Amino acid sequence: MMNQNVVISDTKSGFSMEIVVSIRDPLFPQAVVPMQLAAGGQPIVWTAQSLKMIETAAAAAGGGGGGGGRISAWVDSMRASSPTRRPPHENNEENNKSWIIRHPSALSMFDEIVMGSKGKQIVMFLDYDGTLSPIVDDPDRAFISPEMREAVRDVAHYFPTAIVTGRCRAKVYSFVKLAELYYAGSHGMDIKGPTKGHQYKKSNQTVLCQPAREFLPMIDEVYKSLVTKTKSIPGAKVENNKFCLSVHFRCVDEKRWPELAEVVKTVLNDYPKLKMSPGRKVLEIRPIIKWDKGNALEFLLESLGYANSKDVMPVYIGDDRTDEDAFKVLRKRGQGFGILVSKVPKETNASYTLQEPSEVMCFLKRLVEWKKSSLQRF
Ligand SMILES: O=P(O)(O)OC[C@H]1O[C@H](O[C@H]2O[C@H](CO)[C@@H](O)[C@H](O)[C@H]2O)[C@H](O)[C@@H](O)[C@@H]1O
Repeated sequence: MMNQNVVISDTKSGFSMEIVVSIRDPLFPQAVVPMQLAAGGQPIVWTAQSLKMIETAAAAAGGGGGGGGRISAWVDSMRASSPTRRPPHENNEENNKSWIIRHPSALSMFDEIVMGSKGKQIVMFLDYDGTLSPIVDDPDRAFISPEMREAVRDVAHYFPTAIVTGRCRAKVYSFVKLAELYYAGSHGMDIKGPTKGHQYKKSNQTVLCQPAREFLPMIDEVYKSLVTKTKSIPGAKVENNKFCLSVHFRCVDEKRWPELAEVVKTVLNDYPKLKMSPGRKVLEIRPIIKWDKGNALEFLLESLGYANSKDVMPVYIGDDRTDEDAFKVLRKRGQGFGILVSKVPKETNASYTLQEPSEVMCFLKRLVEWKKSSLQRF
């Protein structure tokens, strides 16, 4: 067995990552097992497919991010992503009805959903804010209820379960506090497997994926700059999510939103390798690498051994625009489905809907009850 240090890098984007490659037999290079040591000394397995995904992400990173785009478009988009009221022309029963027909409630379709999972392994992907916890003014106080935590713990007992969030992984873990889950923080750019024994772990190798490591110093620099430059706007808050940042507008007077967006745009003008996208009263800033919640979903399915499997049914529940990347991946795979958490009609790639986190909890509990009773039957 030979060990060799290999650096995967893309000169255009500056993306690089060092891995240790162990070659079983130099005569058979295709039998290469790439390994990297995680904190704690456990080997991390990078399969050929995950390396390919990371390389593709690196290759996709180029110039052109930064502060491009129109301020008013971002502001409008933020309003639309977090609707408190709907435009009158959309607010009619006909619209609602046709949307519900296209995206029925996952609770009313529950029997059909579980029937479709026959012979397949359900894998659960859960967004955090607006899905497991209700949207609140202070992002530091978006706590998960004890009952919801219990429901997630039960689901994870029967199905491999991952939290996929825009938040910093450590922060979301401090809320959820369940060691048996997979966590994909920073919009999927920081993935770590369960730290507590889990029946679905195929080995004791740690799953870890951080395709945007190179961007850490840049993100920190931009964070500091944004904190200083947004100080004068009451209610503005900048959240450091490690590999990405969130600039919160929720507590800022709507009249000052364009001004805040302008500050963010001006700062980002100096950082063409960062891009910005609007969310629920928030502007999300992240590296321009092509890596999102959809890539995280694929990476996790692969880590669980379901890359090319027909016997898997991934279910992704999320409320945000960034969750659409994962919904799209599921549609493309033709496997599993997305569930959008929303009370109002929205353009979505999800197949089903749930109105709010309390319905998400109901869905998770029903899934556990169904699984328990099906195990009793066999
Ligand atoms: O991917 P998610 O788990 O949905 O995270 C997306 C962002 O969620 C948080 O912000 C949102 O929730 C806050 C608390 O309810 C709310 O105050 C804010 O207006 C929402 O945008 C989180 O704070 C962000 O960092 C995440 O990127």
